[in-house]
Amino acid sequence: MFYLDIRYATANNFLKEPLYDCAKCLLLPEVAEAVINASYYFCDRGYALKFFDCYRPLSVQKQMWEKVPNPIYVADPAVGSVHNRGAAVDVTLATLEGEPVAMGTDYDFFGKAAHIDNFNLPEEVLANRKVLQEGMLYFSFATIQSEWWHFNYKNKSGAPVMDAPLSCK
Ligand SMILES: C[C@@H](N)C(=O)N[C@H](C)C(=O)O
Ligand SMILES: [Zn+2]
Repeated sequence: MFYLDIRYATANNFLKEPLYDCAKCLLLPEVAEAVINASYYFCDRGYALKFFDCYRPLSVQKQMWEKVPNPIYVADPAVGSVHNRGAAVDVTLATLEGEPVAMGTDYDFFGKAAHIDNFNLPEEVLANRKVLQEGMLYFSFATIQSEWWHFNYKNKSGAPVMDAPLSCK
């Protein structure tokens, strides 16, 4: 079981405007299989995964970079994000009913409170982040230091960058 809250298909994101025509989570087949397996793992533990973002077109990465040209928080489109390769997910934990689980910051809070090596946070938040990170790691997703929600699937940083739009058609 999983939920979608694809923020870039809404105005509830750091650019404050919809960037996708359609709220869907597309991934390379191998990566999609890994997130499906992860969702069973989390379900057994009483959690659902809630996805904020999956594949992201390169042209959207460029729009993001114009707003936040800081590679700690937005990958440089000259290099390309693992999202542009269909192999990264932005994800949180929810209850099985879809209620949010405390992670200490909202999605795309670009600051120290979102860093995974910041342990100056409530015990509940640290415990929830640990559950998310350990589970994702078990399914071969790696963390990045600056964003608790971002996970790169193993060995995909050299996969081709794509720019196909996220369309519902
Ligand atoms: C913009 C944010 N949600 C994100 O995904 N950042 C990473 C670093 C990226 O752009 O790959
Ligand atoms: Zn991300």
